[in-house]
Amino acid sequence: MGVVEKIKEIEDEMARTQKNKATEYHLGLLKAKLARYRAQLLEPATKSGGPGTGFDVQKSGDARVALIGFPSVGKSTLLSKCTHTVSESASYEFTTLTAIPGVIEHQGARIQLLDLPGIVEGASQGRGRGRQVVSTAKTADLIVIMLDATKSEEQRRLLEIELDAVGIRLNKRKPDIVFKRKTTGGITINNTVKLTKTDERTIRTILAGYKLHNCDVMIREDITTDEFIDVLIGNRKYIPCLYVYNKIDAISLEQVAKLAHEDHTVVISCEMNLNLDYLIERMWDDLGLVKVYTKKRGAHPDLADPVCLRKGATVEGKSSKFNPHAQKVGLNHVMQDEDVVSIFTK
Ligand SMILES: Nc1nc2c(ncn2[C@@H]2O[C@H](COP(=O)(O)OP(=O)(O)OP(=O)(O)O)[C@@H](O)[C@H]2O)c(=O)[nH]1
Ligand SMILES: [K+]
Ligand SMILES: [Mg+2]
Repeated sequence: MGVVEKIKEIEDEMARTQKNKATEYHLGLLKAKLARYRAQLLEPATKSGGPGTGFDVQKSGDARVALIGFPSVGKSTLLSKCTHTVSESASYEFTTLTAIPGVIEHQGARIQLLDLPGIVEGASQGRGRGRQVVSTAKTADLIVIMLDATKSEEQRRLLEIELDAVGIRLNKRKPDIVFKRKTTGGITINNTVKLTKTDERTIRTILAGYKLHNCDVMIREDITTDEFIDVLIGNRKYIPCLYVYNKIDAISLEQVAKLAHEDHTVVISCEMNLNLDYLIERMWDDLGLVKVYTKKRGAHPDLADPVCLRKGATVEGKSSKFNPHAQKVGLNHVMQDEDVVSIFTK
């Protein structure tokens, strides 16, 4: 039996199994198995690539944004509107057959926007070009899930399932679990908070499923079984995501208002040029970019030419936050937006 069939079998069994206290650890075991098979499916057998690798487009600029969506939601139209690159758009599905990079210039930052082929349900299992598309999504600093505002709400969940299946976790941070392998001593599990969504028995079952008999586990938040498996497997990607509903020109104002109120969501119309500047602002925010001006000693900073950094970047310099009297800070100073820095060497 191939891996795909095995996965199907486990998924069927999980669907048949009622969720309750008695079946909890059996389901945990099935989940762990499922994750293992999916990993097998996704990591190409040969190092030289195969369907598990993304498109061969060089990363460029300060950050990469990948456009993920079903066919004909308007991904290419968006690229053509926001960048100087033209990507063919048409009313038939699968117009775009490869990755097309464009550059958004905003506040001194160069953001690479990647137009990608549309994906269909089952993309992560290797249907069509889907595997390549979802693998490329893994390389992004921000994923834009583009949706057609005129279509059903279901599309959003289906896309999330495809990305989840390749190990992408959207708008989540890595669960606070410390996991240490040992050679002897058995398994020690400690938690600093009460666990309400999983329990020690389930965790032990999963560890046994991975043939891990000696390790220390420290759990510092109220995790689910899935989150535990994620940390155990270790190659998950935690990527911010913006849900972008396009074609709002074709729905009622009431519907627009409803969509616009959802979390991590922006509503736009590429055709009518509605809200595109706001979308770019939101991308900038979610990428956590900050712009920093550099200046030579005794000179004014060049405000036309900021340097872009990711939030959390540190450098020795002066922070505008401490104005009016600029201050000398250490190398570990976390850069704030609009900081002005000069580097002093001894
Ligand atoms: N009504 C409306 N139509 C739009 C809008 N944006 C794009 N379209 C239309 O939607 C169709 C598909 O646009 P594309 O840009 O080719 O969509 P895509 O997502 O790149 O499609 P694939 O590459 O095939 O996956 C085209 O006929 C566009 O003119 C919009 O804001 N409103
Ligand atoms: K299209
Ligand atoms: Mg396209």
